[in-house]
Amino acid sequence: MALSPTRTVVSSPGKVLLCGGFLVLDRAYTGLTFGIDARIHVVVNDIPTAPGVTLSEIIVKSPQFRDAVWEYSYRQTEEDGGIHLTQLRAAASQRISRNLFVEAALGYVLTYVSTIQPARIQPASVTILADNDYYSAPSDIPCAAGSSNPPKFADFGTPLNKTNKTGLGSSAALVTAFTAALLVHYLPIEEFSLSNDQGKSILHNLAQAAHCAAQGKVGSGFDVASAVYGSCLYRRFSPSILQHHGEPASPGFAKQLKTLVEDTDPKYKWDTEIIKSAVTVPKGIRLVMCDVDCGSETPGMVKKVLAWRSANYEDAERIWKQLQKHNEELAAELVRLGQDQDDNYSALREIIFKARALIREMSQKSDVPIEPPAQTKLLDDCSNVPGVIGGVVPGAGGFDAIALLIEDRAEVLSGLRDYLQDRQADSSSSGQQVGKVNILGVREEMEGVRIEDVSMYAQWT
Ligand SMILES: Nc1ncnc2c1ncn2[C@@H]1O[C@H](COP(=O)(O)OP(=O)(O)O)[C@@H](O)[C@H]1O
Ligand SMILES: C[C@@](O)(CCOP(=O)(O)OP(=O)(O)O)CC(=O)O
Repeated sequence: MALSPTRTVVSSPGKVLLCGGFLVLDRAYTGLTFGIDARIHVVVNDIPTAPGVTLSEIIVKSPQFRDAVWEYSYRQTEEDGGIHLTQLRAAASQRISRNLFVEAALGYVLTYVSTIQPARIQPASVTILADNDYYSAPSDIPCAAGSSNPPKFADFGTPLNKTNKTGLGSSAALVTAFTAALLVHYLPIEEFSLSNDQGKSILHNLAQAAHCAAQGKVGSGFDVASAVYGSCLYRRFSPSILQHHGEPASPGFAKQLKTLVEDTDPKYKWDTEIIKSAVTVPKGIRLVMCDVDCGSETPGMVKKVLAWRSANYEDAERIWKQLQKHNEELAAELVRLGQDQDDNYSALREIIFKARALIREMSQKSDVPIEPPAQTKLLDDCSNVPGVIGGVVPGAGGFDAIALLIEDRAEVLSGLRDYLQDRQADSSSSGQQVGKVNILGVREEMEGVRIEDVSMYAQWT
């Protein structure tokens, strides 16, 4: 008899790093990261087995995409290596397609659970459901029956790797929700709960480790932090923390992972700082994300910016320090506006302007298109739409997206939409680099990971 509930659903938000791109890679600086209301939901169901039948299988599906089923058998390894996964073929004729993020999250979370209660790992079926805004929808996406809108979880009709992402942090939200859902599903509430700080910290550490292993590099981790804690001021953990454990299934991995996740190694203590009270979007303002129809490669940009920084330490330090000051001012002004219930946004506008000038200096000096001229024009023009306070290139910048702060009124959004529609005609005739710009249906959200009502997901699993 399974002791855990038979079905668990957990969701995590996507992210937008409003300010602190590149700076946040260094612990001396911070990033202002917003959770957004596009979430990735993970549903876990027990797979019932007949008495006497032993099955050690986990099936993971992402039904919005073609060929998105990953089946694994699991077994406890010797020499404390934790849980070893073997990916299975759904049919003998099928090729195995790996999903590195699912694989890492599953291997790490099952190993952690096995250090607490190995017997509780029972066969399960896991369904991943992503809010539609994570991916650019094809124009012919089928509508929900009897409605003119696409369903809550659209069928994209293509394999995952052929679908364009909108840059909201799908892998971090996925790894976090996936890890949380399995922790909640397998562990008794006395051992793990998302409603206390200790549970959130275990989830954060485990999800950072799995995400970093899947990515094959240590980023700042702001995306995983947002997926766990929602909007916050973020100071990264020391990278060395994630560089001292072995590979999954290697001897001693289970103990190393438990020590890492529970933060019991005095030599490598987690030093992440999450300050939720430093971040707010006051009533009367909202965040708008616009997807720009061309992309940039974050890892290449990071390498080049950091190389310029090490070669030009003094100049870079001046820009980094000044930008950090403006970023702190921006966070403080948002908090002040909320506290004073003030609707005079001129100081906020000014701070955004000053921060952008430094981002352009960083961009020009490092020769990396963080805020390239075409994005400068787009941001300037959007900032002139009545009710738009200002905007930035979020995260690493480039041609991926812009993030705007606007007055939260329907006419401001429709004015912006009209401007962007007209501008599309302009841009194609004048041959500018920035193509079609779409307003995404997302806004900021303060809350991070959360348990969802299972009854809402019946039709999707
Ligand atoms: N809906 C989904 N179902 C399964 N895996 C997903 C889903 N969305 C994202 N992923 C995983 O995340 C990867 C994309 O991660 P990445 O390229 O880092 O994009 P992002 O910037 O959105 O995190 C995919 O290759 C896949 O492994
Ligand atoms: C440069 C960065 O500081 C911010 C990058 O933020 P993005 O939101 O651009 O990230 P991707 O989703 O990976 O494209 C790198 C980091 O902090 O890891």
